[in-house]
Amino acid sequence: MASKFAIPEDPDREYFFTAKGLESRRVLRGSEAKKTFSEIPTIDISSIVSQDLSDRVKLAEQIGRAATDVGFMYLTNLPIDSRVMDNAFEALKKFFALPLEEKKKVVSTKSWTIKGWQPIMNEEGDMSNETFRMGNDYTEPEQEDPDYIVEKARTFNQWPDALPEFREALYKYWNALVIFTKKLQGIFALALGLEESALDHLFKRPLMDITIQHYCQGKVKPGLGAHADFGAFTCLLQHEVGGLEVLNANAEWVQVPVKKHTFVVNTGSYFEHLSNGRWMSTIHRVRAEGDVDRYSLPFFYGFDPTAVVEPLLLEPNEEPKYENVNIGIENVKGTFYEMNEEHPFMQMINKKGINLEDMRYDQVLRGVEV
Ligand SMILES: O=C(O)CCC(=O)C(=O)O
Ligand SMILES: [Fe+2]
Repeated sequence: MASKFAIPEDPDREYFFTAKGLESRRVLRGSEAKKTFSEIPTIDISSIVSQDLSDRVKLAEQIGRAATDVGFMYLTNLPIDSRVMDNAFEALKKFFALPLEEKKKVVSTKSWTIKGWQPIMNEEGDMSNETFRMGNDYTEPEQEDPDYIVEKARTFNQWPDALPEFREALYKYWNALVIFTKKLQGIFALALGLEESALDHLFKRPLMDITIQHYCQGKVKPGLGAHADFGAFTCLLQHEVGGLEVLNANAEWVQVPVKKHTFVVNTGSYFEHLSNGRWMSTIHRVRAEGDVDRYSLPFFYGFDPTAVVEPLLLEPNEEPKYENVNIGIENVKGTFYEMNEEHPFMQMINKKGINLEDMRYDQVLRGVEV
């Protein structure tokens, strides 16, 4: 999510990236300062698995408050085996410790949707961050789903042959998150005052992504610039080293310290659309300037690529503040907007005279003929 674009310097504004590009917000000081949050609320999520709807409704009320007031929340007592989390971190550290030539074998520019390893260099040519990305890939047996046969699906993910346990540990984590996020999506529907299943049609086959972050220790100052996530929501697992900061209404950066085996969950810009701005996609950044490596594991949960998201639940005279969003088209633009013209995908669409703005996710998944 870090961007190569320069950010203007104006002490009276905070700049951040969103799905729409660079945006800014005026800093509220003195008498303009608003009542806002100074810490991230913590919610015990254990009743997400309760059979009793009234327990889930109570949980949704807390989640709805956090989404409205803060946009970020800690979720504790997760129904996920903590060993699955620990094993994922153990394996991902081993992946980043592989020799450069092994990581280059799975460099993201080889993948149709930029999955795999990606180094991020500073102006002096030092690596400040590196990432590893994986996501929906219906050619992998771990993601086989009898309800969703995709003929001629492309392979997107790439895995290092030198470290089979990495794929295994990551997939255990992925599959636990697929189950958890589906339930959490129902709780978010309840939190909006809807039936638990009311949004299911927008999440039939959700777009999901893991982008592991490694903020490298060393002479460079690694981090991630101010941005607002897109998608529906993000479940972030921090590990050992903190550095995440969240911006409140008075443009103060609130620390989000590491809580072991606890998710940091934030709602993204498409929930902002859907709720007509009631749930803002809150700005955040990472500062990892200490002398230790930092690793983090975010899981991004998005809408179905065929979904069109429009503001719901408008009051009688309330105007929609957002245009409808075609998720498939936005996903393609978001994936490829910084892509080099030499990438096979860009070459293919240029050769066929296709405009990136018109591409749908299905055409990426199965070929432009679709
Ligand atoms: O590394 C982190 O803690 C947060 C990462 C993040 O905000 C993102 O990838 O969108
Ligand atoms: Fe983020």
